[in-house]
Amino acid sequence: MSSVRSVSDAAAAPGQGPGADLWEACLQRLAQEMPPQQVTTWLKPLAAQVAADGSRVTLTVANRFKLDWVRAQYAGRISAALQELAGQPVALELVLAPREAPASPAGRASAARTALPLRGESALPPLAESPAPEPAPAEHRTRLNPALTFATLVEGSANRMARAAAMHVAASPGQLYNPLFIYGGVGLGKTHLVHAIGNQLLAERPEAKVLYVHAEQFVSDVVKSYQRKTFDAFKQRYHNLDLLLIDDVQFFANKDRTQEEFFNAFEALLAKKSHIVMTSDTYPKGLTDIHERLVSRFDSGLTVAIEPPELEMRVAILISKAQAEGAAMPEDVAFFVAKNVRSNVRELEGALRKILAYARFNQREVSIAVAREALKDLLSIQNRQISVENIQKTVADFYKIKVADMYSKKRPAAIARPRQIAMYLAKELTQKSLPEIGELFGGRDHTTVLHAVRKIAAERQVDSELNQQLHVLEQTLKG
Ligand SMILES: Nc1ncnc2c1ncn2[C@@H]1O[C@H](COP(=O)(O)OP(=O)(O)OP(=O)(O)O)[C@@H](O)[C@H]1O
Repeated sequence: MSSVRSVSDAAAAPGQGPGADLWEACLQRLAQEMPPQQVTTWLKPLAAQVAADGSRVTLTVANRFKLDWVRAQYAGRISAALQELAGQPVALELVLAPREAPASPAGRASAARTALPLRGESALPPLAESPAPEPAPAEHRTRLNPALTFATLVEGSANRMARAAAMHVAASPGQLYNPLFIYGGVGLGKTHLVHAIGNQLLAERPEAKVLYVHAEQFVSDVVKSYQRKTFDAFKQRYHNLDLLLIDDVQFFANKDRTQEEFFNAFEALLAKKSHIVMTSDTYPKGLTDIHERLVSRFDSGLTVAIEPPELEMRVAILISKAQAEGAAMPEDVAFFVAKNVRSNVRELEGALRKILAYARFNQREVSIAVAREALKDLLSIQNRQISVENIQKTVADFYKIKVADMYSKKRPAAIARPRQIAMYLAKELTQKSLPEIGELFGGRDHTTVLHAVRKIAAERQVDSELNQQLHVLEQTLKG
């Protein structure tokens, strides 16, 4: 007799083992912690099998998209609830339901299994659902990463507006903010946000036709369809979507044919009230070598920036990412890391990975001392590279003024403003005091430096173009 039995079997024969009602109890527990609609939509429909001794729960999920979604969104909570209720570790297994079409007994027996934990699409093993090859169902072609959702995106003032617009699009595509154009520097969460839109829409409307594509992939699709003369298939693919998410459109620069095809797709999609979301490293008018007619269309819906996260948001991201890894990150350590890794979220993630690995290898608790050791190279590179002279030269080059103007007494705005920006960056990126900085800027008083620092810091909050320029300068200086 199999050691795994279904919940309904268990219910028919009460008291046959400790695992019998585990799944029911787990659902009840989760219903107290999560919005009821999520439990009803995603968890109740799952068929559960519970091992007689309660040590393993197998959940059967109807299709691949749902399986990825349940794994990314709920597996952690389910495991925790099961373990707590059972009072022992419970192995959670998600399996794909066999196809309804008649399948050989062998095909059924080999219903695809995928053990936890798995992360990201690429980590998924090939699924052997049925021996007969069939065209992939629509959800396989969305290219969405189910782990990138609104739930895993930390909110802060840096992304509040972009996130709100994105949530609106996910809830009511084809209405307001079409197209939605999201721009910002590298590693700030643009890709995450567009995946979140697609995942959210599919969670509400699994039948929606959604495609995430990187601009380079779009270029390559255009080239292939020219070479193979398969334009009908290309149009079929891109012109019939409900939601097109296209990442890094700055890659269209100088690619005339691609721009023309994108223009056609854009017009076709807007005409049928489908939604288009684009990302780029700069705002539409900042794009170079892209036809004016496209640029003006990019800007015709809503354009929103994602700013570099401020200190508190960087701390929140670190704590949330550590939690997702099942690791503890004390607040003082998170502050230490966030103060030292300021450029973007991808680098924050890298720093976190290093610290967790270092702590694990050395069997130590995560602490500031451990973080300092783990990030030794990164911290020393930062300290070595950024000098006030370096800042003055970089800012002067960026704004096309002479380095000598950094020390001069000249006051025209074209010179005074870059000088203030350089003072601000000197305060932000070096350990120098206000008087020391004043000295290095032609013997200026420390109150002049303080005024510049406060002014640029305040303007940065409201002027996204300035903020973008500062971000570029910071990235350049940090190397
Ligand atoms: N607010 C956030 N909360 C949680 N994770 C975030 C946040 N912002 C960014 N990330 C994470 O940081 C990493 C980099 O983000 P992402 O790839 O979306 O950046 P990007 O802006 O698209 O960068 P690029 O321009 O290089 O493509 C990802 O792992 C993403 O999940």
